[in-house]
Amino acid sequence: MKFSEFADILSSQGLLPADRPISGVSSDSRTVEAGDLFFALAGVKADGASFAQEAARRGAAAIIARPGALSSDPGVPVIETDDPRRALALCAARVFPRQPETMVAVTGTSGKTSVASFTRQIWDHAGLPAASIGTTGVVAPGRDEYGELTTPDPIALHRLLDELAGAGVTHASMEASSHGLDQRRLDGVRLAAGGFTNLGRDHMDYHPTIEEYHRAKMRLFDALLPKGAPAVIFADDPWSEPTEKAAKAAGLDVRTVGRKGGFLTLKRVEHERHRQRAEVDVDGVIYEVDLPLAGDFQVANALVAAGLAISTGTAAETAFAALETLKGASGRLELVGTAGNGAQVYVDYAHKPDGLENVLQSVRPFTTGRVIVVFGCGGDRDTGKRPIMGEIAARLADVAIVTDDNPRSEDPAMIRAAVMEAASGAREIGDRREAIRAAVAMLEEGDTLIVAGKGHETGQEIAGRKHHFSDHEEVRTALAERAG
Ligand SMILES: CC(=O)N[C@H]1[C@@H](OP(=O)(O)OP(=O)(O)OC[C@H]2O[C@@H](n3ccc(=O)[nH]c3=O)[C@H](O)[C@@H]2O)O[C@H](CO)[C@@H](O)[C@@H]1O[C@H](C)C(=O)N[C@@H](C)C(=O)N[C@H](CCC(=O)O)C(=O)O
Repeated sequence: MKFSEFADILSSQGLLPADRPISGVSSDSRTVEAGDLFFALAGVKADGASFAQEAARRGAAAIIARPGALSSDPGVPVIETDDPRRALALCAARVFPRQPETMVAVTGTSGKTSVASFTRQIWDHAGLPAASIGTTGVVAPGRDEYGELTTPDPIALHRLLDELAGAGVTHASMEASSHGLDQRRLDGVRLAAGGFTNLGRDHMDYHPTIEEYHRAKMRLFDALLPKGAPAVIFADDPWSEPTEKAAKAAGLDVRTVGRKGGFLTLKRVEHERHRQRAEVDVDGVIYEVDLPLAGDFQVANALVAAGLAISTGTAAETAFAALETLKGASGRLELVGTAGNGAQVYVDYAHKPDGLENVLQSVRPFTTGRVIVVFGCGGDRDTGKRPIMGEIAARLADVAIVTDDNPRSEDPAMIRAAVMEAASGAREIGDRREAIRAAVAMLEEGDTLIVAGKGHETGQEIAGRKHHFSDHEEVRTALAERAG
């Protein structure tokens, strides 16, 4: 006997409110509307179960909660499940049922935003109505909007996918953050393929160990992709082996890309300052690709994007032709200006050890003068990465200026002190605007300045309040002041 049989008997006799109309889903008691299903989620700051009464008062039709989570009877039916977050995402997919026909998601510590953007650009080039969803927001035909999260909350995500499909978008690429995967935000999304870029230290405030961080990322492969779906994995990363293993164990069609890649094999690459020339072997056919992007790491991102597009039906020829027209995602080693003496200033989103290391290493061969970096670390996030980033900047830059990133609720001076501890010889200028000004003012011929950490962002969060702040604007103003 199964529970569903009894549920059928009871609902057919009106003893179970199975025919009760449901108007929507909600996980926030403050915005519950009459007829909503309320999902009581155990969070980092609060437990949604303690808001069940409030949700019921606002008209919730039923509460979905972990077994035993509610301390009192909310007066409406309660459904218990071990995983209310997954239940929320799957029910959101029912409320917002339309999705683009072909969707891919990419995970990894760095490169997700570029891969999602490049995949969309390849589809654009192939004449397909395509969207990308991630850290820099939503980009689709006639739409370019900023978003708060890398992987949106499940209700927002399913509403968005439904809108995009309704507007005729057939292809979508999205970023799968480890938070998003762990919190089931992507559950219910019908993915055709998944990608993996690399793994490095990040979010150690959320994931207890790097192995658990990797495990969270692997949910993309073993919980979200259907068996047999392509898993496009960058093969030259130290974490590619366990990733391939996880993808194989999940029954996926593993397609590796890179020097060690068997699907797209990188035969040769020549790095130039603002372009990368690569030779890629696909089943014995050699494609010459002239990638118009700064940063040697973009070759890996471009290969993962091409792998995803080819694996979901785009011809290799079209994909490689599209790579030659790529535009870098906003704030990814983006050349923002040049001083009168030719010194170049880039803005980059690098806010974690691997990212900072990659960006500093990739400009070194093309810098005849000094590499100068302005950077900081965010508050209320992984504190362990602060000295690590300090050490990287001191080792790889000739001049390191430690400044504020988004201190959030933390004391900015304490964050800087933790970075400075390992950044021997670095200068400390707390005010980010002043730090950028000082760096631009010291530029000599042949220097390269990297303003790292905020990339595309247009706000700085200090003492819990967001102020307008743009590294792009500050760099341009400082260059103009210097020129004037
Ligand atoms: C730390 C974290 O990941 N928090 C996420 C988490 O929130 P939470 O469940 O912990 O929220 P909570 O405040 O503890 O509340 C628990 C529950 O009680 C509910 N509640 C709360 C108060 C109330 O009066 N009534 C009520 O019902 C809340 O709506 C929530 O459902 O689940 C929420 C729903 O999915 C997310 O919006 C929220 O992301 C916050 C905003 C966030 O800043 N997350 C960042 C860290 C994040 O996810 N970043 C990743 C990766 C970025 C990167 O790679 O660098 C991203 O994908 O963006």
